[in-house]
Amino acid sequence: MEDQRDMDFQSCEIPDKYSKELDVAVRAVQMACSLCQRVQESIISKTSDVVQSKEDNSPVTVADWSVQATVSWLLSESFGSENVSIVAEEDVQTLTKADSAGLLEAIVRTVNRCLVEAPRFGLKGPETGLRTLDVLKSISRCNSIGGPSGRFWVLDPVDGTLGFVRGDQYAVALALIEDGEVVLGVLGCPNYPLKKEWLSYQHRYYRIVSKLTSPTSESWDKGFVAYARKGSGEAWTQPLLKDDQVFVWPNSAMPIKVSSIDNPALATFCEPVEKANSSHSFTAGLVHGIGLRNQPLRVYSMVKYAAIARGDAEVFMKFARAGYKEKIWDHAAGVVIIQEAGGVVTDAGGCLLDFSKGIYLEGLDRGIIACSGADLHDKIIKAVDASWNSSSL
Ligand SMILES: Nc1ncnc2c1ncn2[C@@H]1O[C@H](COP(=O)(O)OS(=O)(=O)O)[C@@H](OP(=O)(O)O)[C@H]1O
Ligand SMILES: [Mg+2]
Ligand SMILES: [Mg+2]
Ligand SMILES: [Mg+2]
Repeated sequence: MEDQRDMDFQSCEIPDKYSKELDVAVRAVQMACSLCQRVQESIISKTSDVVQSKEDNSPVTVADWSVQATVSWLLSESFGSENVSIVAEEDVQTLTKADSAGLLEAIVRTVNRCLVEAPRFGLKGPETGLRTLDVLKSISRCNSIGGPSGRFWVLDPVDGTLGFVRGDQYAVALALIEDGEVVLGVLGCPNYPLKKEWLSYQHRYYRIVSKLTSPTSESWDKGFVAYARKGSGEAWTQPLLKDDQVFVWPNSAMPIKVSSIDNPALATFCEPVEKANSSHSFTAGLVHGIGLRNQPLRVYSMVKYAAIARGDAEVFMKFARAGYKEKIWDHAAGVVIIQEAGGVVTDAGGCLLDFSKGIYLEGLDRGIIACSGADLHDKIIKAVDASWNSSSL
């Protein structure tokens, strides 16, 4: 009898593992989404100059640094800074240059504007506003380099920054890795439209929606936070918290599942918008060979992972140019959410992505293939093999 109770307790314990981490991560991503929405509105209305260029010419904004500072601060506050190790995309180099005072001021303002709302999201905020030094510390504390052992968070504060500055799709991605395995993933997708057909309205999305509807109408509703815990067999989305609401877990969460379509002729395939990030010509050849008939859905950011997880598309492929090394923060959260929603994510050799080798997905074979089901996935892997040698990648 005693043994049976022990066993019941143990089997109950497994699903609850990481529940505090998930709870805090979802609330922190909810807050980050609301921060991003405010900054994106100010970019679109051009009331401020918040976009900078990084050394590789990719964009970075007040939102990227502000989300990194905010999430880092919230995680440290919730779990104790000595217990929190974070791998994240941004650093403070640009911000400490003499001509960055205005930018840094905007970031401190944005972070404090966000943290003051922490109690509404059920988290503790700072007693007084963070000072510039506190904000810089929070950003630069995200200096973990990952690896095979122990526990660390992985944060892409704004994924798809190009989409973000263009008023289009972007994501906030937070994952927890333990001993090389992604154990939970949270993906905030603030512009994900209520009607999936609108996902393909690149650039024009805001303008189209605002012309068709008033901001108070139901169809203006957009955005969610998706999340999953490894091994739970469940993935969820919950709506973004509105300005007048108080967060109550699980905030009207709904389970999500991948699509059941396994006929390539009916499947929708998504890929990055920029040709520089993934070869459109290689995938065009593949798509033809497999019999995928629908036009590719080109969407910025890890929103593509969310689209597969919630059954709005069936395939996501990314084939970066030779020599480009994929970073773990661009994939960790999305991979676990698709897997728990019932999908399959591997490299082009059929191996699981390896998150245990530091900040890069070392050893990645050619590209990334995410599918709603094993049959489609198998067909694509075979087609990649068949056409790889004749490609120029
Ligand atoms: N050359 C190259 N090749 C492949 N990937 C690259 C490359 N350069 C950047 N990146 C990373 O791509 C992230 C954006 O990926 P997306 O799928 O959103 O691409 S796209 O913007 O839709 O084209 C983007 O993430 P963010 O920087 O967070 O936006 C980068 O990490
Ligand atoms: Mg990214
Ligand atoms: Mg980013
Ligand atoms: Mg970037």
